[in-house]
Amino acid sequence: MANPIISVPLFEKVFPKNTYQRAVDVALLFLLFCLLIYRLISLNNYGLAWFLAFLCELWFTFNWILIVCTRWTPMLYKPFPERLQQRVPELPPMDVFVTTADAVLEPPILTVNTVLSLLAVDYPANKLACYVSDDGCSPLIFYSLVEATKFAKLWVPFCRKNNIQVRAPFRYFLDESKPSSANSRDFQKEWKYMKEEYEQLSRRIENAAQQPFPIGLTGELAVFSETELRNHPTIVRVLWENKEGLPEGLPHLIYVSREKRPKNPHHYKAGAMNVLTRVSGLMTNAPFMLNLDCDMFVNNTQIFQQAMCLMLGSKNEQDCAFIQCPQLFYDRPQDLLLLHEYIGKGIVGIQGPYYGGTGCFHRRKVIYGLWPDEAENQGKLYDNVLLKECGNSKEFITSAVHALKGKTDYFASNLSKFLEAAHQVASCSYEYGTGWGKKFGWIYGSLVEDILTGLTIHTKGWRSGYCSPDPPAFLGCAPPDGPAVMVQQKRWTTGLLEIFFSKHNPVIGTLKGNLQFRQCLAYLWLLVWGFRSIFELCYATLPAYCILTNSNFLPKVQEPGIYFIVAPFVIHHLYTLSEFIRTGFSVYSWWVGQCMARIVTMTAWLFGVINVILKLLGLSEMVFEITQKGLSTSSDGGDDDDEGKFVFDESPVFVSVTTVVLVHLTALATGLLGPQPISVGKGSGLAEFFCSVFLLVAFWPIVEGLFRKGKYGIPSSTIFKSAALALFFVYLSKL
Ligand SMILES: O=c1ccn([C@@H]2O[C@H](COP(=O)(O)OP(=O)(O)O[C@H]3O[C@H](CO)[C@@H](O)[C@H](O)[C@H]3O)[C@@H](O)[C@H]2O)c(=O)[nH]1
Ligand SMILES: [Mn+2]
Repeated sequence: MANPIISVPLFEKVFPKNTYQRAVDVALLFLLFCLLIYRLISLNNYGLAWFLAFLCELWFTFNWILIVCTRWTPMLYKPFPERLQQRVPELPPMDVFVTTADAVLEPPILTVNTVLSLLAVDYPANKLACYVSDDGCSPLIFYSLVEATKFAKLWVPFCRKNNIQVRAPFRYFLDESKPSSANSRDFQKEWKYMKEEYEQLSRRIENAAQQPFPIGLTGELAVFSETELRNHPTIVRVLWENKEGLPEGLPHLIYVSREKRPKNPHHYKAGAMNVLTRVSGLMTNAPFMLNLDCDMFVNNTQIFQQAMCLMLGSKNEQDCAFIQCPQLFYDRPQDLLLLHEYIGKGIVGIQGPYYGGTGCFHRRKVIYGLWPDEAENQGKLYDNVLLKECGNSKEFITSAVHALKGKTDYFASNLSKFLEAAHQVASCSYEYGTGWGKKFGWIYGSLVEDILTGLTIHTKGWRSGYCSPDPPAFLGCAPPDGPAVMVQQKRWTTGLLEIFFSKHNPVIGTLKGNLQFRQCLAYLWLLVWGFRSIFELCYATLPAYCILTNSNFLPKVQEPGIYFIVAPFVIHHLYTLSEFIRTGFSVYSWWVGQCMARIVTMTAWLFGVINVILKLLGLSEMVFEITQKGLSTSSDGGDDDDEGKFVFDESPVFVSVTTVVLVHLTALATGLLGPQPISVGKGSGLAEFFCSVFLLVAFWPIVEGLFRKGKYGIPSSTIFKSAALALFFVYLSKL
C-alpha cells in the first residue's frame, strides 16, 4: 500500500471558469475584424486619415489577438503549507538576495526594513542566509545594516513569539497595530519597547545620512575610505553568522559590494545578481534562492513555506524552474488588476509566468543554465557548460558541482573561510571569457534583465510556477505618478524592445527552442508593448487632424459602420470597469488608471521606442536609471489628495502628450469658432468632435498642468516646445 503521508499533494492546480470572459474576448475580436473589413472595402472613398486609422486598428487587433490567446486558459496554484511538515520534515536551505544601488534614491531605511522582514520570516533560521548587494558601495547602507542587525536580535524573537504577520517594522508600527486593551499587559509593554527601539534605529540612520561620511569612516567603516561610486575594490562582510546553526536564531547576513572599475561594464542589476549567485554559492550554496528588490518587504510571513510547496510538490522539476509572486505595491493596490487579472492568470496556464525581477524563488540549478533533460539525467551533468565556463575559482566549481547534483548538505558553518574566494568571484574581471550573463546566470543585454532571464529559461523548456497568497507575499512602493513613473516605464519599454530585437526574440525561441507557441505570443505581447505608443499617438491626433482639415477618420453617426467603432470601445471599457468593480475598486480608480495608461503610453513608451532606435543606430548607450523610492507613512500608502494629480518636470517625455493636447485645443477652437462649424453632413462630424472632447477629458491632468504652477504645472519650456510642434502640425495639415 502506498504511504498515505507521501502521497498527499502539496498543491493543487485550480482552473478558474472564464466562459464569460472568453465570450467577451471573442465578441470583441469579431467586432474588430468587422471594423477592419469595413475600413478596407471603403478605403477608396476616404483619404489619408481613414487609411491611418486602418493601420492603427490593425495593430490594436493584432495586440488583441495576443491578449486573447494568452488569457484563454487561466490557471492558479493552491498550495497546502500545512502539509509541508508531514512530507518534508527538513526544509531545504534558501539563499535570499536583496539588491540596492543608490542610498539617495533608495533610502537605506527601506532596505533595512526589507532585510528585517526577511530575517524574521517564518522559516528555520539555520536554513536561511540573506545577502545584500550594494551597488552604490555606500558606507551609509553598511552602517544601517550593522545597526539593523543589532535591532534584529530583538525584533526577530518578538515577531516569532507574538506571531506577527507583517514583519517589516515600518509597516507594523503604523497605527492599526497598536495593542488594544484586549492584549496582555506584557505584550503592550513589549510592543512599546520595540516601537521605541525601532524609532531609535531610524533616527540613528537618519542622523548618519546627514553626516558627511568620509570623516566618520573609522572602525568597520574604514574600508570605505578609499572608495568611489564606480571605482572601488570588492567589499564582502559577514554582518551576522548563525554560528551554532540554531533554527530559532538569526539567519546569516552578508554584505556584498562587488568590485567596480570605470572601464569595466558592470551590467547593472543583472551583474549584481550574478555576483550574489557566486558569492552565495561559495558560502551557503542553497538549492533555492529568493530575490527581492530593496523596497519589497515580506508581507506574508508564510510565503517561504507556500513557495516550497510548489517547488517540492511538483512531480517533475521541469515544471517549476522558478516561482514568481506578483509584484504588488502597498501604495497602489489597484495595480494588482493590471497584470494579474488581465493577463497574469492566463500565462500561468501556459508555460508559467514571466520572471518579474523581484519576489521570485529560483532553483539554483536553473540559474546555472541547466536544461530540463540534464536535470533528469545526472550523467549529462559532466558536460555541463557551467562547469567549463564558470570562471577559474576552484572553490566555486566545487560548490557548483554540489548544486548541480542537487546536494543540499553543503550549508556552511564557517562563512569567513570563504571570504577570499568570495572576493575573487566578486571582482570585475572574473567574468571575462566565461559564460556568465551569456549562457547562464542573469542574462545581459537588456534593461529588463528579469524578462530576458525568464525568457531564456522558458526557451529551454522549463515551466514556471505562480504563487499569489492572500495577504500578498511581498509589497513594494510604487513610484509616484509623474517623472518617476516615466523613468521606470521608459526603461521597461526600452529593455523589452531590446529583447525583441535580439537573438533571444521569442519567435526564434519557439522555432528553434522549446518555447511553447502560446507562451511565445504572451512574450510578444509584452515585448512589443512600446510600439503601441506610435499607433496610439497617431490615433489620438486623428480627430484633431480631421477637424482641422474637415475630413473624417470615423464613419458618420448615421452610418451603420459607426457601430463597429462604438461597440468595441464601449464593450471594452465596460468590461474592464466591471472587472475593477468585481475586484473591489472604485469607478474613480478605474478612470484614473485608464487615463494614466493612455498618458504613459504616449510619453514614456514613445521615448522608450526612440531610445531603442537610437541604440540600434549605435547613437546611444543604455543606462539603468534607478526608480525613486519613498517611505509611505499612512496605512493605505498614497495621499488621497494626490490621486489623479500629476507631477511634471523638465523631462522631454512630456512634450509629446502636451503637443497632442494643444493640437486638440486648437482644433476644437477652429472647429467651433472657425468659418466652417462642425456639421453632421459632410466632412468631419460629430464623431470626430466627440473624440476630441473625450481625449481632452482623458488627458485632463495634462490640460490642468498647462495652467498650474509648481510641481503640478508643466514647465514653460515644455509648453513652448509643444506649442511650436503643435503649430507645425496645424501648418502641415493645412497644406
Ligand atoms: O545597477 C543597478 C541598478 C539597479 N539595481 C537594483 O535593481 C532593483 C530594481 O531597480 P528599480 O530602480 O527599483 O527598478 P524597478 O523598475 O522598480 O524594477 C523592476 O524592473 C526591473 C527591470 O527593469 C527589475 O529588475 C526589477 O526587479 C523590477 O522590480 C533595485 O533593487 C536596485 O537597487 C542594482 O542592484 N544595480
Ligand atoms: Mn522598484
